[in-house]
Amino acid sequence: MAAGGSILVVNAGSSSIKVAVFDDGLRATLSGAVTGIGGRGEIRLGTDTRAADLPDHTAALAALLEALAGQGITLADLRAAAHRVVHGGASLTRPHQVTPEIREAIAACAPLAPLHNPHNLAAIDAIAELAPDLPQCASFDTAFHAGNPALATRYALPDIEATRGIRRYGFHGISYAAMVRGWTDVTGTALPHRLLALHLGNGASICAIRDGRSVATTMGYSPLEGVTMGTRTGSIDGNAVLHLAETLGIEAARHMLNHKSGLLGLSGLSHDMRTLEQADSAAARFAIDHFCYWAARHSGSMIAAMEGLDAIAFTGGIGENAGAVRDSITVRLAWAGDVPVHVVPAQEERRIASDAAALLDGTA
Ligand SMILES: Nc1ncnc2c1ncn2[C@@H]1O[C@H](COP(=O)(O)OP(=O)(O)O)[C@@H](O)[C@H]1O
Ligand SMILES: CC(=O)OP(=O)(O)O
Ligand SMILES: [Mg+2]
Repeated sequence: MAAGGSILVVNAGSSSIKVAVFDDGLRATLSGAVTGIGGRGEIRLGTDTRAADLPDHTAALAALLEALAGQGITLADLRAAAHRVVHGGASLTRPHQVTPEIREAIAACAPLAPLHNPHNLAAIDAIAELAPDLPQCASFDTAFHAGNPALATRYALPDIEATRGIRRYGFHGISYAAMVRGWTDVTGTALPHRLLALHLGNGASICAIRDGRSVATTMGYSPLEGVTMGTRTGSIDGNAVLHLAETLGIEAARHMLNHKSGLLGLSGLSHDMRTLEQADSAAARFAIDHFCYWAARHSGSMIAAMEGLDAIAFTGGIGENAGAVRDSITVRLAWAGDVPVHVVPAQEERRIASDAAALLDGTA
């Protein structure tokens, strides 16, 4: 397959790495994913699928690059590689070409997004080592929420040195931005005035989108806050966090909150919604109910932030595929009125490719 002029997009999530190759007309010519990172995983590229031991993201990325080479995609032939970077902090609020300064700024945000930024950086570094002359670009999950009002972003903390940078940033912004951009093509309807958008994947968040702009979202300082997630608690009392840190130690507490909680912690079985739906266990059912209940409760908060509701849209692995979860959430929101419910496939990769093309064309 000819790769000249193509852009390789790398979307390193917490449990998966998705890749896609876009031609110079921004059509996806090849896509794939590595899932099940951390154990016996699966590599899919185009129509080829194979199982492999994938202990970590580095192994997963190496396997993906090898698979790409196997299908004739050589890094040196590409126009650029473009990455999803989850946390851009306060300064990275638009897409950037990766320079040493931008790389440093991304690294500085790593402690804020421990499940993501290190993997995003590892992908950037691995590609830079293999193809030092290949331009690399980054789009940030935080950017779509950069215009949220101070009332929404500020935690009620005093303004002192120690609290600098501690504010709500919000995530999944590339997915929400893509939803807004592609709305009419996908749904055949005009963009609603007040849209409740639920990105439900391994990480999950909800966004209040008014006239195409984010006005509030459930994730905060890091992708831990908000709804119950695959392995993350969602919102939890700060004093409970302090208690965990005191009794377990800071690293163990961080690990528990980010990696051992959520659907996994509640079910004692799995972080994976599909596995839980197939399991015959009361704890698995409780975990799913907890997920749906808190998605609906936080939706109420988002509806208040945009002062009403005109439509609901689901996206992400759970949002797109788990009809019973969607129904359980929308039934709990019946009080908000009978509004259209849409399922919109997540288009993060296309958005990232389009951001990169605009940067390289100088039209960003
Ligand atoms: N057919 C399905 N039914 C229920 N859940 C599904 C289905 N397909 C995918 N999922 C769930 O989607 C989640 C992964 O979402 P995804 O957006 O791909 O994750 P990531 O956050 O890693 O990008 C998992 O919980 C998975 O079980
Ligand atoms: C920000 C976030 O939670 O991303 P993901 O859903 O890919 O884990
Ligand atoms: Mg995701």
